[in-house]
Amino acid sequence: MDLFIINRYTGDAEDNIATQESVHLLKLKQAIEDRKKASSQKLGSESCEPATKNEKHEDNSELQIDNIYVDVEQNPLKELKEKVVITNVEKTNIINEFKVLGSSDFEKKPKVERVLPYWLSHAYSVSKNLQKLKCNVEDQAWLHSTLKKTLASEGVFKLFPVQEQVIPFILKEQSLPAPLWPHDVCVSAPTGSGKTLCFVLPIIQSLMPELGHHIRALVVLPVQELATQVSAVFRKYCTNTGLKVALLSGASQLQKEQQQILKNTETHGWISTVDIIVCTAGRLVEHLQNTEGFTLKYLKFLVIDEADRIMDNIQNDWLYHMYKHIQLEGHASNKIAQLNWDFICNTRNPPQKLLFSATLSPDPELLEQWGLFQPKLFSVAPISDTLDKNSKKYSTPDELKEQFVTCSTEEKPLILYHFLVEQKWDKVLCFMNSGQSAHRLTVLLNNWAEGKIKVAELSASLDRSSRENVLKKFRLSEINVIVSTDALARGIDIPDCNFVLSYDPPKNIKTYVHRVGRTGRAGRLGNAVTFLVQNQLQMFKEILQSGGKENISQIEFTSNMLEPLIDSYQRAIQFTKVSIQSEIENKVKKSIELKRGAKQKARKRKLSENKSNN
Ligand SMILES: Nc1ncnc2c1ncn2[C@@H]1O[C@H](COP(=O)(O)OP(=O)(O)OP(=O)(O)O)[C@@H](O)[C@H]1O
Repeated sequence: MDLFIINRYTGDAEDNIATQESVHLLKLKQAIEDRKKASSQKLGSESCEPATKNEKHEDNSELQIDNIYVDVEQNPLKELKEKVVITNVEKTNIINEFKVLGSSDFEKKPKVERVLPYWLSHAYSVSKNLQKLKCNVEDQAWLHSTLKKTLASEGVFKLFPVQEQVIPFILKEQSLPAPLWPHDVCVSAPTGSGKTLCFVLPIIQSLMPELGHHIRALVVLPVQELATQVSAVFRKYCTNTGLKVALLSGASQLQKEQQQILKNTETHGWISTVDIIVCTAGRLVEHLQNTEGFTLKYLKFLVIDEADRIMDNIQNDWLYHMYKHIQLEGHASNKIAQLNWDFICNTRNPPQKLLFSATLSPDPELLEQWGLFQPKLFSVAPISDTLDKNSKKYSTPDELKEQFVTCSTEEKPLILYHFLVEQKWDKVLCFMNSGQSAHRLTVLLNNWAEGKIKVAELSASLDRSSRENVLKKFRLSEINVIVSTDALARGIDIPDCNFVLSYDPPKNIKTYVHRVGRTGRAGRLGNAVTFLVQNQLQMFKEILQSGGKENISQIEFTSNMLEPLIDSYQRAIQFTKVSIQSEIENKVKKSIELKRGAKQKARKRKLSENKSNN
């Protein structure tokens, strides 16, 4: 600590002070003399203005160096109001004697940087090149022949880079001899890079040898559609393995789900009829709390897909309930205070956690809540040692061409129509920020295109079967354009989507990455265009920068390209207003009828009750 320097008495210090003072006085006198000479020369040659306190002294090199002035009021030559300038050398002497509080010569303390833990800063680097694949499925000795056959039947002959690295790693960890626990795994790889098979294949292969009556793998997803999609992949790859998969997502009633996964036997009590459960976080908690016999005691794998999204939107505090349940079943807690040989030998190891996302944030504080055991990270984006704001955070597929277009709000629908109808962009996903505006745009485009293209909407306001129907028709090319809210932005795998349009710009970088990631999947080409009104341009650039993305190219438009569309657009607007108005009237009518029906039913019930009482 050098804040205070205390000058102590050291015997001859007084003498020193006296000599120092006299030297100092001499110097001051000399400076005054010099100053006098200089000013008298100046008076003679130029003007008669006295020097002001802050005046700069350009004629004296010594004086130029520093501008510290001291009034010498006690001086006999008071009327001259001389200012004395202390040179740098003198100043250094003074500073060496006393530390002046508040002076600007404090040393700047080096900035403390947050340093990432080793496992985050030293991730296994994964290639995102899906064009030159080297890993032949057939040649992989570590992969079970049954899985190889299923992969071939699905048209998968080469593994993607992330699969080539992650699958053997998980298998190796699972084969560690007791009492060693497997490392947990985090995977951050671009959208469409094949993350699903990274957990599906090793889980199936590890569970295959021992068939039993226990839930041994639990896969948690943020939304119903994703859970349905992942359970379908599991079912496909479980063919000929004897393993059974259940989907718990709220798509069917709780009771039905309970009957599907558990059986009460006379000899063994409650047993599980499935090995793998794919569920949404919310539904998991319902089963943990309400389903008799539901146990995670034998859990070997816990997969959290879209891990960052699941944490953003904690459903029913599921993580707390799940960890509590796992711990009560005798597994080690997710926060291990002291890890030693004795502890490992005497504690049941927690399930191996596998976390996946295209936007997994390398923020240790966020990852801390998962309670990972000696985790290993597989990442496509390079991560620097520190939490540097400029480090590249999220990576998009190489096959994806990202662009933006700037226009006025009025021009937006015209440009969209130009893309869809005049340039014949097909298999388009168009994102909007609200369900209501998605509906309006769908009605407008259908009215305007007069059958040239088919547009459907997809938002949370539709029920599950309608949503599935829309996706099916899109896959079969019966629908050319889906106008969607961000309900579809994550994880949904639509193999043939050619264009992603953000009609409303995304609100943050994660939404952007997941939206554009619906195209350019599995090595196919894709295009993403973001529509921006002039005042959104800066915000969009900041969003891109926050994800470490470079600037993307702009599509230029001239107004004469759009002029021919204005008449038909105005007609379509009129039709749209009429159809939306009639939709509203129909809805009101229906709700009135429903209320009337309910009242009549109640009245009839009362009448029949009265009759029976009489
Ligand atoms: N090795 C492979 N060869 C060919 N196609 C593959 C291979 N692996 C996966 N795919 C296909 O690639 C597509 C994308 O895979 P997947 O859905 O697993 O991507 P993802 O990384 O999970 O994407 P997202 O982050 O958007 O969820 C799927 O249609 C899948 O069938």
